[in-house]
Amino acid sequence: MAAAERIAVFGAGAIGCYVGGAWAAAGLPVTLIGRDRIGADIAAHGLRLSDQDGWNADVPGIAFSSDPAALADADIIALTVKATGVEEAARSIAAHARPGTSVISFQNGVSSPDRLRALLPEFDIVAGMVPYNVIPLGPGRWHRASFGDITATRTPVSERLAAAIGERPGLIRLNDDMTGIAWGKLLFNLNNAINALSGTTIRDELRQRPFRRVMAATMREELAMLRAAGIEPAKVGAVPPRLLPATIDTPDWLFHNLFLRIQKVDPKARGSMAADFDAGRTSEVDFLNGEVVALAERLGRTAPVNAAIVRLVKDAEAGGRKTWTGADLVRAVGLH
Ligand SMILES: NC(=O)C1=CN([C@@H]2O[C@H](COP(=O)(O)OP(=O)(O)OC[C@H]3O[C@@H](n4cnc5c(N)ncnc54)[C@H](OP(=O)(O)O)[C@@H]3O)[C@@H](O)[C@H]2O)C=CC1
Ligand SMILES: CC(C)(CO)C(=O)C(=O)O
Repeated sequence: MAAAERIAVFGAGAIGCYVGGAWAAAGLPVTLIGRDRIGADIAAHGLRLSDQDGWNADVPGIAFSSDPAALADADIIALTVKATGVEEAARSIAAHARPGTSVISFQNGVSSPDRLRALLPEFDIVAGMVPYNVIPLGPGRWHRASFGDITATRTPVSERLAAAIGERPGLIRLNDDMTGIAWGKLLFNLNNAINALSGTTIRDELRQRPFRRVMAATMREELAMLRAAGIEPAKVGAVPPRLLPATIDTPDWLFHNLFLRIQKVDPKARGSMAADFDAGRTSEVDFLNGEVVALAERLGRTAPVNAAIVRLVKDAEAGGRKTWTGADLVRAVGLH
């Protein structure tokens, strides 16, 4: 990457602070753009990162702005707002950033790159995917709580960015099949809603077979729709996509000794939707389970378990029941 190429990480939250901070720790010129509360947290406590491999880094003096006008200086924009924030973010990019700038879309779900292309026709939209979970560990501290490498479409800009990061934390692998990657990642993110509704950590949730039954059922629906649509999900994680439901929906003794050991989920990890539940924000469910329901509709079919999950999340957002036991959730989504 040319020394002058400056990176704005737009949407400094869990992913933005961890990934942008890791790139800054690798020596790249990064400005985080986000809300005042995050800027105040970094100003008071600094930015400290850690991961499951024992990596720890202080990122002193990282540039932070809560003014989207800071986008004007960017040569590359890493967009790390939630999928629900893409329209607002696109308006700021259109107003402040230079046309032609590459915008790497790191939202979960399958539709953000195309939404951005429609909203920002003069920008170079690059699909990205973050496989790992990031959690706050206290003031100024962000921790990578599971494994995997970021993936992005291979373009001249992403190639230069990946080369500049090298093999250091925050590293990027390039891939020409980001559609497959996005649908492959969505299989895991169907659990974000189940995790939020469980009210507990991912590890504790996955230890309970009823929650796994619901998760496997949402995955089976996605896989059935993808088969009907002729879309091949890519492998994201240790298990091939088509084997995931059977791997998840196994007796406790097998699951605990096999899957949980291989995936090594940090005991504190919680899915990103749980943070939205805590903060009373509208969640990304329409962009996760809702995408399976929408694909089913386009195919003239139904995805009843994912549709039930969308309903339960929206009900919780509107003040209804927020915390479910596995057994109650199994019944509520129509599994017996
Ligand atoms: N957290 C995780 O472990 C993972 C998350 N992802 C995906 O990455 C994406 C980002 O998730 P995550 O980091 O958890 O989200 P966060 O909510 O933690 O971070 C996004 C931040 O951007 C801020 N923001 C939103 N819009 C703007 C704006 N226009 N200007 C300035 N700041 C803005 C938000 O503030 P406010 O809330 O006030 O709007 C929030 O602080 C999501 O699509 C998620 O699904 C992928 C893998 C793992
Ligand atoms: C890494 C994973 C799958 C963890 O749930 C995630 O993408 C999220 O929390 O949004």
